Amino acid sequence: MEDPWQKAYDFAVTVARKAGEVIRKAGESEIKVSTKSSTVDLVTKTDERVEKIIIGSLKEEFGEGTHCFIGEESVAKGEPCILTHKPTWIIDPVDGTTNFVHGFPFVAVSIAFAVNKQLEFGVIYSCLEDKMYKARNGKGAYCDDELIQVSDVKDINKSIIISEHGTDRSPEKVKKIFSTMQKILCIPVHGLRGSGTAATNMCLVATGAVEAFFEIGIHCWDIAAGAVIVKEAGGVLLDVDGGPFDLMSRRMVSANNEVIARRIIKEIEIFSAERDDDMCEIQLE
Ligand SMILES: O=P(O)(O)O[C@H]1[C@H](O)[C@@H](O)[C@@H](O)[C@@H](O)[C@@H]1O
Ligand SMILES: [Mg+2]
Repeated sequence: MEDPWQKAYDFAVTVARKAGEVIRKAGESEIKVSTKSSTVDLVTKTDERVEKIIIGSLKEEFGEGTHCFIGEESVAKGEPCILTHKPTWIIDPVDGTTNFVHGFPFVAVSIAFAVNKQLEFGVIYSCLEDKMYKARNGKGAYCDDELIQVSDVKDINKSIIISEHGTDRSPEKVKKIFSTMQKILCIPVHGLRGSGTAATNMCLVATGAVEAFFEIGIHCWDIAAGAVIVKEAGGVLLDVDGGPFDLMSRRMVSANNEVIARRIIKEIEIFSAERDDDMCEIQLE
């Protein structure tokens, strides 16, 4: 029987690489000549421009109207953020936006694809490192053409944990974020890290470079592709309260094994973040 999504998967890799090229060019030319303040506007244009290229390429390849799109920039402009049963692309055109503005070298294009509300595949192109991470449901996870596996570390005292403080600077949230990080550091673990992009953090879990990544405040487009890649690399995904992973919940723990995931969950001070699908007034089918 023909594999219905292989063509979409291969095309997603091509589009991610093309988008990464646009980001690299923008970084090399426009960013260097502008001051930081004007750079921020430029980055918004770059984010929007890259998302338009990605969605435009997908619509050209698969036709208008047959597929749905959840893109960070489109949702920011009021497009719906609801996962229906239709084939749906979940896109973060520039994950690591702040990194990009500052020339901090971790910026990723994240493209995921879901059918019947199930994630089918994920592609993350770390465009400044020129590394293509990808995974299809049930078919393993790869960095370029090399199979990748999560870490085999069982003891959390011998782990590196990665997380982010996000963009919210409200004192009560910042306090909870850093109190959680302090408790995890003092378990103790070998170290805490953060690349500045959730997609890259999840690839670091999938390659075994770190044992776990957790964050409250991320969006579905930050983690959808990484979720498939971590799972196919042998990792686990949970909600920060220990329940099942929920793509639209704005929170997540991904780890190399469940013991380490649940040990981290014990230390997380949970704060609320409005669900991605609640942020959308329009309720689709
Ligand atoms: O770069 P973004 O697409 O905005 O996502 C980032 C976010 O900006 C940062 O604060 C962290 O939450 C990262 O985990 C996200 O990937
Ligand atoms: Mg992002």
